[in-house]
Amino acid sequence: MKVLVTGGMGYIGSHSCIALYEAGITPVIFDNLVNSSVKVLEQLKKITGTSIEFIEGDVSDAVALEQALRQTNASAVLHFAALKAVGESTEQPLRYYQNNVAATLTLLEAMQKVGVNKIIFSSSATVYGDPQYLPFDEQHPLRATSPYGWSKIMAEQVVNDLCCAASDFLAVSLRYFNPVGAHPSGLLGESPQGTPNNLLPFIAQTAVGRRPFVKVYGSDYPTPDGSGVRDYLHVMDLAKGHVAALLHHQADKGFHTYNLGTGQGHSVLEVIRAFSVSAGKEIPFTLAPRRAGDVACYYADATKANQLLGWTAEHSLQQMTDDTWRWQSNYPQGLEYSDE
Ligand SMILES: NC(=O)c1ccc[n+]([C@@H]2O[C@H](COP(=O)([O-])OP(=O)(O)OC[C@H]3O[C@@H](n4cnc5c(N)ncnc54)[C@H](O)[C@@H]3O)[C@@H](O)[C@H]2O)c1
Ligand SMILES: O=c1ccn([C@@H]2O[C@H](COP(=O)(O)OP(=O)(O)O[C@H]3O[C@H](CO)[C@H](O)[C@H](O)[C@H]3O)[C@@H](O)[C@H]2O)c(=O)[nH]1
Repeated sequence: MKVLVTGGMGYIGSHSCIALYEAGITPVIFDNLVNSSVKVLEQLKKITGTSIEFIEGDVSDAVALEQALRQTNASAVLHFAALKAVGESTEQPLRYYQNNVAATLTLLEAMQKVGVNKIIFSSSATVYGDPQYLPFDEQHPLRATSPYGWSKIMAEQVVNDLCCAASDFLAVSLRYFNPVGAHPSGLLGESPQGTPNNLLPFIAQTAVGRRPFVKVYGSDYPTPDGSGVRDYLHVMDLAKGHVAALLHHQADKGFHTYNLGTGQGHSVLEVIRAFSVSAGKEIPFTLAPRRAGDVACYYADATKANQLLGWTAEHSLQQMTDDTWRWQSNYPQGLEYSDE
């Protein structure tokens, strides 16, 4: 089986290419490199021992997409390509809707034209907004708190509507909780451009000496230690969730949603402690005011994925921080600036 992986050079897409390859599925990457480096390909080759095919292109480009789908004879698309910075999305909403919603329409049209009728879509727990109850299950009402979040809700709706209209179309929307960690080889991980927005890359860059300290956003939340709680899951577990979704949904049609998380929450202070153990040093941090738009706590009910896909997140928080540290200490500046 061959699949087209949009955004396959990015953090989650590249790790998913490894899981696909290991499952005997051939990934072909389609990416415009807006938030990734071509060096990812060399790392993928070192890990898998094979050259993964790469097509440089933009998901907004219908012609390039149709050509890629025809040329590769893909039987499904894993659609990771998106912009993902929540804060930036509030400043540039149109860019986010264009890239995350309009480009998804272009992709779906190209798939229909070429006769590819299966998509695995990268969604996010951010679609649930402020918790009305916890843990979040897939029935929790959807309400985003940023244009990024709305772009995921809108794209899910578009895909859902297409499944209602086209009886031969299959879509699986995977709602990721907080993906962290790196490939255990230490050869591939997350290398954000500029100042990281997310907690783990910030801690990792602090541990490696690129930043003086971590700001803990909020110490007065109604959580056991006052800092925010999230459901962190290892990126390789997440990657395997895509394989499970692809293999489970073969002959059926329609729109399916799954939460991918561990079902367990960890606080910011717990994550910093686990990272200190991994790095064998104290991580300097300071308590800071709450970050605008953050909620105190959320975590997944992943029962549906456990039962229907046979998928469970297997890595502990300590494994997540160990793997992040291995990657960050091998490549302190990320791949972009490495000479290897
Ligand atoms: N990382 C997270 O915390 C998280 C959480 C929930 C959901 N997601 C979703 O998972 C997906 C992957 O996220 P990631 O963390 O790997 O992000 P990433 O930025 O590392 O990867 C996205 C990739 O898509 C590419 N891309 C973006 N727009 C494109 C376009 N128009 N055409 C072609 N390529 C394009 C980028 O160059 C990049 O390689 C995204 O859809 C994101 O919204 C991420
Ligand atoms: O420097 C930092 C960065 C983050 N945090 C805290 O760490 C926790 C996690 O924050 P992240 O920014 O890593 O992740 P979020 O939960 O805010 O959001 C992430 O996960 C969501 C899915 O659950 C969405 O996909 C979203 O796009 C993605 O950024 C929060 O309590 C946050 O306040 C800090 O204390 N200091």
